[in-house]
Amino acid sequence: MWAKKHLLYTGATRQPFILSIRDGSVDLSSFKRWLGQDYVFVREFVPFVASVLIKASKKSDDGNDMEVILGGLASLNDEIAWFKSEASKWDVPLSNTVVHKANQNYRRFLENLMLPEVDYAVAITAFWAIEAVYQESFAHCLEDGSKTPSELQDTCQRWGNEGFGEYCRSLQKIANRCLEKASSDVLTKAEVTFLRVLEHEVEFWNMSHGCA
Ligand SMILES: Cc1ncc(CNC=O)c(N)n1
Repeated sequence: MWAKKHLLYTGATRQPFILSIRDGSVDLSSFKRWLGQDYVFVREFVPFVASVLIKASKKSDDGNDMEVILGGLASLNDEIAWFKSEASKWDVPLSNTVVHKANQNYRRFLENLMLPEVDYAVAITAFWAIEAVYQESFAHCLEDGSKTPSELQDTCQRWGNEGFGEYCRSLQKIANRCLEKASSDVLTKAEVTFLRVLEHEVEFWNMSHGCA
């Protein structure tokens, strides 16, 4: 299981689309496709994060969880504004976007995780994994030796910056604390959910990169 997780995690954070940004060979039409689709995704991600906040307010025994999740929601507010300005810069129309299959599947997955019967430990694990994949992927494009085009630096900074890394570590701590106390049934569900997140992230990158 660990080997599979590791393999998938590397697959999700070192996917060809990300590697093409890092080595400067990225096809700008792929980038634009990603931008339009990710805006749609993020608008669905907000209610998911709100559902995690509700679970935290009911289940969490640690006063700090709410602040961390609320901080995530606040930064999504900035992020939506950023998507709008970035899209106008790149001439990507945001209304009437045809939502790709991979995006639809991912959104359906999030909708299921919003259900009240989904355990807080499972939901927060998914939340952490979703954020961590972006953090690790884009931070990779900012490392020494990367040849990320200057016009994509801002995108990579958005998720690859140190503050976002710190936020992901806070989410990881919350998830770990919940999983330590979880029943084996919940633990299994959290593991499966984690793997599903990685699969959806890979499919999302593939959709951006390919011509599907
Ligand atoms: C497909 C996907 N996964 C994760 C993120 C990062 N979270 C919020 O922005 C994202 N924007 N898009």
